[in-house]
Amino acid sequence: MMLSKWKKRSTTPSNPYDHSSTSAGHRHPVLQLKELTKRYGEQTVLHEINWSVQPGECWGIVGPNGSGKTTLLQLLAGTEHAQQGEIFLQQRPLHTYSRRELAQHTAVLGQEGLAPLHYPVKEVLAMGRYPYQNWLGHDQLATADQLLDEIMERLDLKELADRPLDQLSGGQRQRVAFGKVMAQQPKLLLLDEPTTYLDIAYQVHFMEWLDTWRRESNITVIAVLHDLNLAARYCDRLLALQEGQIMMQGTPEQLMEESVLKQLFRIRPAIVHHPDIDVPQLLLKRR
Ligand SMILES: Nc1ncnc2c1ncn2[C@@H]1O[C@H](COP(=O)(O)OP(=O)(O)OP(=O)(O)O)[C@@H](O)[C@H]1O
Repeated sequence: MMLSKWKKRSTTPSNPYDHSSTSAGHRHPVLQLKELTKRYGEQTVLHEINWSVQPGECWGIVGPNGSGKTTLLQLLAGTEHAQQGEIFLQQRPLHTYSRRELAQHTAVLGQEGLAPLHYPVKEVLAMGRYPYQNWLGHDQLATADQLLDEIMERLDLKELADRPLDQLSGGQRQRVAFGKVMAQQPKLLLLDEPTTYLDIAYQVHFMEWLDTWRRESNITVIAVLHDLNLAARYCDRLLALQEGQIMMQGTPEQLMEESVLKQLFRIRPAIVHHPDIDVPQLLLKRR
C-alpha cells in the first residue's frame, strides 16, 4: 500500500453501511467479479477482471477512451454478458436474477439521460416505480406519491412537473432521469458519465444530490467519470482501467499521483491540494 501525503478522508461518516475499508473482511460484497472476460468478435475488451465492491461504497471508474469502462458497466447492469467468468450480486450469480428483481436492485443512469419523448415530467418519474407495481398498477409502497413529491422538491423539478420531456433542455432531462432512478429506490446505482451534458454549476449540484442521497439511503454507487477531479472529490475508491485490465484500484489519494496518471493517460499532470477540502486535484501541464 502506498503511503499518501494526503490525510485519509473519512469516506461515508454518517453511513452505517460504510464498508469502504479493507478491514471489512467479514462483510459480504455487494458485487464480486471473478475472472470476467468480455470479447466483441476477436477483440478482448475486458481481461480477467477480479473486483469486489462493498455495500455503501462509491466507486469511480476511470481510464482512457476505449479502455472498457462502459462495457464493464453494461456487464454489471446485465445488459451485456461476459464470455468467461462470473458476476455475483449479493452472493448470487447475476444471470439468475429476473428482470424485475434486477430492476428492484439496480438502476442505471447514462450520459444521455432520457430520450426527448412527449411525456410529462411527473409521469416519467412515476415510471421509476414500475418494478414495484402489480399488474393493476398498485405500488408496494403506500407512500409512493409522497416519495415522488419529495424527489421533485429536492431536484427543483416542481415547476417542470407538467412539462413534456421534449420541451426540456438536455440538462433538465438529465435531472428528470436522476429523479426517475431515485424513484426506483435501487440498492446499487450505475452511472455512465452522468454529468457530461451539465454545466459546471449543475455538475456540482448533481454530485451533491447524489452524495446526499447515497449517504441517506446507504446505496452503493459505481460511476464512470472522465472528470478526475469530480471522481476524487466524490468517490471513496477509484478503479483505473487500461486496455481492458485493472491498472490500479485504491483511494483517490493513491490514484491521483503524478506517476500513476502519467502512465494511465500519457499526460503531464500536476497534482494540487483542493483549497477547501482534503482531496487531491489535477492540473494539466503543457505537453
Ligand atoms: N457493441 C460493441 N461492439 C463491438 N465493439 C464494442 C462494442 N462496444 C464497445 N466496443 C469496443 O470495446 C472497447 C471498449 O469500449 P468501451 O465503450 O467499453 O470503452 P470506454 O472506456 O467506455 O470508452 P470511452 O471513454 O470512449 O467512453 C472499444 O474498443 C470499443 O470499440
